[in-house]
Amino acid sequence: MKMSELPLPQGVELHDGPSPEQTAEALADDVAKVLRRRLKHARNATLVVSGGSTPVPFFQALSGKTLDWGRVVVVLADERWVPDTHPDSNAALLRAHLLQDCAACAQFLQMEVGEGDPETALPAIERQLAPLALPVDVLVLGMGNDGHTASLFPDAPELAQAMAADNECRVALMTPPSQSRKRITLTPPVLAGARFTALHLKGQEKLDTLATALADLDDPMAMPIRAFLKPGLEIYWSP
Ligand SMILES: O=C1O[C@H](COP(=O)(O)O)[C@@H](O)[C@H](O)[C@H]1O
Repeated sequence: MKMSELPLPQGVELHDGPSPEQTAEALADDVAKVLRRRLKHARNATLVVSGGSTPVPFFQALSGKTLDWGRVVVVLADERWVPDTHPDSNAALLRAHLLQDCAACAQFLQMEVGEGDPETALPAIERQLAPLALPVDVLVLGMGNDGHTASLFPDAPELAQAMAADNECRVALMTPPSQSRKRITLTPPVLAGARFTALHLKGQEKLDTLATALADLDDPMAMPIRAFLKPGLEIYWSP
């Protein structure tokens, strides 16, 4: 699938760059602009970011942007059930690449994960996320080649409950058999309706996955990213 052939719904914008670094820089510029604009009118701005490998150059570019970072609340879209010193920890990734330089003083609202039993810990994580003001100002999503986004995995037995229209919980425990780690994810009540939502992708495989997702938007359970392929979404892609 080529970029130009993607059947994008009206109102979904595509930003394609020649390299991951240039696309990351463009996304960082746009996110910084939205945060600065928001901080002119609000005491705090909220930034929800994804983990994984794709966002690393974006985090590095964003951490160098000048804005009033002390008033920015940063939250992860999802986390793996590991201590925050573990190489698989998204919090560790954020500390290493985003919460540096100008962004070192941002307020990181961290999910306390990795200790004990996740089922038992879930109510405490829900309480930790309670101060997060909604709607979120900026949300940067990623996507896996199975169509998952955040940790909303198609094979997670908890997916239907997490995606249910009447779900009022901010976080959900996901135990997809495809993954070696249990996950904690923000839920659609938090992820939907952000003032600015970006989907950050790299590589041909992700483009092909996106094309598959776009081919049947009516089935978000098969590919949860579909729930976010809506007008207002900005997609940033590079080869
Ligand atoms: O497991 C995850 O995967 C997706 C995509 O990761 P990537 O390594 O292909 O960029 C990510 O968006 C999600 O936050 C992460 O936990």
